[in-house]
Amino acid sequence: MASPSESIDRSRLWWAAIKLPMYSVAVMPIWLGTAVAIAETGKVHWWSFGLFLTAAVLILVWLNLSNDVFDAETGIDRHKYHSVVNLTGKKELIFWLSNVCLLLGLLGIVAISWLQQDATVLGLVLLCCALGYSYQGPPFRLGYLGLGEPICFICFGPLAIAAAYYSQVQTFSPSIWPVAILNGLTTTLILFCSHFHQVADDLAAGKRSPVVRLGTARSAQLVYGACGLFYGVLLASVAWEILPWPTLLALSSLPWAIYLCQRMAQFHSVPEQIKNSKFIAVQLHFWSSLLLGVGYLL
Ligand SMILES: C/C(=C\COP(=O)(O)OP(=O)(O)O)CCC[C@H](C)CCC[C@H](C)CCCC(C)C
Ligand SMILES: O=C(O)C1=CC(=O)c2ccccc2C1=O
Repeated sequence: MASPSESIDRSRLWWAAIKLPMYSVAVMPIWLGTAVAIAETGKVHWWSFGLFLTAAVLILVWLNLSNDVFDAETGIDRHKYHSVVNLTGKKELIFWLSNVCLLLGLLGIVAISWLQQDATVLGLVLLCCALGYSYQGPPFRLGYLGLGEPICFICFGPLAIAAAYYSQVQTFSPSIWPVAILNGLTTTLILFCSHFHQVADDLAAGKRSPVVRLGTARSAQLVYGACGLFYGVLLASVAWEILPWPTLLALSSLPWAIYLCQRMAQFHSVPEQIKNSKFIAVQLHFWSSLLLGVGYLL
């Protein structure tokens, strides 16, 4: 029988494996695309909203479970004790569980397309899933070449937000671009920050993440650049009246950006100190995207 301290350690590992806060990356594009649609039409299709939210969460479960399966195959996760595959020792089972989540998620999207009698949303989400697979699955494993960040930006920015907007109004509009760029930027920052503490394991497994390529010091400067770009795009879009002025509420996320930049600058090469930095980036993403949407609705 496991001792009390062993079971506390195990529940900590399971909590780290589930990564609950990370699921805001699935929720926010749907929230933002829907908020822009409501601001423009004054209407909301609750069925589409609910189905899309549920589907996006299921697709993210697939992405994360299958990531653990594929990373177990390359050996890159051998020190990742909170990998679901390492915790259960059941790679096959996790693989099939991940596929069931993908299937259920896609069924939700099929239901939206059926309600709309239009396959556009399904096409956009299938493209996201194909790109998500190419990030981690064989034979592509584009993340190992350092291509995860552009893929992440395209999927969680323009593609997901266009799909969410289309699921409400059944048309496209250039008005989604600022929120697509802003949400894409902060989601990509999460992925970028997740690489800092993994440099040694990534190098050993031949994964050339952007942080491996640039080195941790220059990568930490890039975090400042990305945050500067985020607030620059926000201010410029409001100044040019592309975004409504209440979206300036998103400036309230600034303390998280400052905290993230300072922590990365100070500890970029100390894995133990920055292993949770991606969750600081998650806070920045959550508050900025939530408040951008609120700003649209005010
Ligand atoms: C699984 C992801 C990152 C984990 O990467 P890594 O292997 O370095 O981390 P571990 O240390 O935890 O093993 C995220 C990858 C994101 C990917 C580039 C793009 C995914 C696109 C999604 C399918 C889009 C879903 C959109 C939805 C809202 C409809
Ligand atoms: O586990 C992770 O590091 C990430 C999981 C995930 O689903 C995600 C989604 C979008 C951007 C980054 C990330 C991760 O970093």
